[in-house]
This record gives sequence, C-alpha cells and structure tokens, in this order.
Amino acid sequence: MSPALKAPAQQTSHPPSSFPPSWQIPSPSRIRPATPPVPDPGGCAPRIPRIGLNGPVRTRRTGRPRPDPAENWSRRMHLDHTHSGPAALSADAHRPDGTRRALRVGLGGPVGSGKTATVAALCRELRDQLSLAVVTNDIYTREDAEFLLREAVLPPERISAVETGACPHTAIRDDISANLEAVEDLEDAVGPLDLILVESGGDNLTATFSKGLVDAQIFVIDVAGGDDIPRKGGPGVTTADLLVVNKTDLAPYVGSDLARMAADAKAQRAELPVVFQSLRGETGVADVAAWVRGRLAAWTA
Ligand SMILES: Nc1nc2c(ncn2[C@@H]2O[C@H](COP(=O)(O)OP(=O)(O)OP(=O)(O)O)[C@@H](O)[C@H]2O)c(=O)[nH]1
Repeated sequence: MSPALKAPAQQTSHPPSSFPPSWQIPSPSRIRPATPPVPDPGGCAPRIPRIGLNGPVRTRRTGRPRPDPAENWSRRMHLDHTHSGPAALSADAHRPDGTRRALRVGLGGPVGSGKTATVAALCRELRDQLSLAVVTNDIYTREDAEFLLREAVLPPERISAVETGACPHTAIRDDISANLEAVEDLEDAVGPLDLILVESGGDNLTATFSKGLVDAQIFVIDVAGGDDIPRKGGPGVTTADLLVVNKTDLAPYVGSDLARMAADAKAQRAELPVVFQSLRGETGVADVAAWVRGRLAAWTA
C-alpha cells in the first residue's frame, strides 16, 4: 500500500452505542480486586512474569485453570514469580484439534498515539463481518480494556486484559506467556475466531512483538509526537508490517509536516506500507481495516 495522505478532517463524535446494557462495563463484583502495585524493578530488568489464573475451567491445550469467561476480560501478570523454563512460543497456525487459529495482529507504539482508539474503531468496522476478540496490555491498570468495555465495541467476554506490571515490551516480546494464555483462552471461550487484536501498552520506539505471539504487527505513532519520529527510526517504525501515522487532523495545530513524515517513512521502510489516519476524519480507520482484511485473506487462503 502506498502512503496515503489524508486531508485534515472535522472533528466528529462517536455514535452512541447501540449495544444492550449487559455489554457495558462489569459491576464491581465482577472486577477482580487489584493487588498493591509491584515495585518497579528499575528500568527494564529482564524479569519473567507469570500470569495469574483462577476459576475452575481448564484450557483444552494446557490443562491449566482458566478464568471464568465472565472474568476473562481481566488478568494480571504476577511479577513476584520467576521460572527457569523456556518462554512459551506458539507460532503454529493450527490449534490442537487441527483447526486454523485466529490471525493475531499486534498494535504497538508510543504512549497516547491512538492504539486503543484504533482498536476500538477496528472493532466497530469489522465486528459485523468477522468473529474477533481483543487482548489489551497496561502497566498497572486495566484502563484500555475498561475503555473498550465502556464503548461496548465488543461483548465483554471477547475482551481480555493483561497487567504487565513492568515495561510493556517485556510482555509482548520477552516473556509472552501471559498474552499467549490470553489469546488461547479467548479462542477456547468464544471461538472459533477470525481475528485477535493484541494491543501493547504505550512504549518506546524499540518495542516490537514477538513473532511467537502475533502474525503481523501495526506500529501506531501520531503527528503530535513530533514529525521527526519516522526519521528517528527504531524497530517499530522500520520493521512493523504496517506503520500508522495517526491524528493527522492535529498536524496544522502542532506544526507537523506530513509530507516530510511520509518521505522519512518511505526512506526508513522502503516498500512496507504506511497509512496516514485521522480517527476524527470521515474515513477514520478504513485504510487500516482494509489492510487487516488483506492479511486475513492471506491467512485463510
Ligand atoms: N485528534 C485526534 N485525537 C485522537 C485520534 N486518535 C486518538 N485520539 C485521542 O488521543 C488520545 C489517546 O488515544 P488512545 O487511543 O488512548 O492512545 P493509546 O496509544 O492507546 O494510549 P496508551 O494506551 O496510554 O499508550 C485519546 O484522547 C484519543 O481520543 C485522532 O486521530 N485525532
């Protein structure tokens, strides 16, 4: 896909949700109580966290306990635990029963660039044609999952939250076990699924997803973060399967030069696609949704 510049568009508000009240944010009794925050180990120390699980249901794949589907939207990595075994890897395109698993697409990028907003928009755009689910990653909260629940972009049982407790890239690149459990549990609970979106917590330009966790990755930056971001490069900008330059509607207000960003992105990425997007604009997430559909067509071919 060649770079597509979008004209700054007028601000619009999201249409009110048409979903029934039962799809709104769970009552406090369904929210697992937060444990006290785990002290930051200091920077990005390579701690291997393990997911906390509860509930009587066991996964078909591992036999380990799985949260009740009603609680499946929230889980937490326990950072007081380490293990010496290899990190889980699951790049196999098939499930144990031989059926093809869902395509997994990761969304990463700096804090506040618009990852959650893009995930929400993708859910609204694709949910009528595809069976999809979402895993969110936050450091100490479940805010991204709560936002998606409040917006009722999907039924609650299709949204799962991982609390990373440390630098977000540790959970999407270094020890992916909590996220792998989350995607596999979602497929067990509400599958078969066509697509699972895995949203990383906001991180820096070096954050990328393990190929054992996702099949394709989208890196979301925004024009307000500075129009020199594409020039600075980093693995997210240079290697992501799709680079999204979000919030183009803000370019005139923050003095960002979109043509320069497009040229720098082209220099860094060669033929890899770039989408310039404003979720406030008329076309919204349409280009990214088209890219996802293309990946899905290749996945299921
Ligand atoms: N003007 C404008 N605002 C946007 C756009 N996309 C997202 N936003 C706003 O930017 C803010 C941050 O968006 P989020 O989707 O929460 O960003 P995020 O990358 O998920 O943030 P973290 O999870 O904290 O890293 C929110 O207030 C969004 O409404 C856009 O295209 N244009």
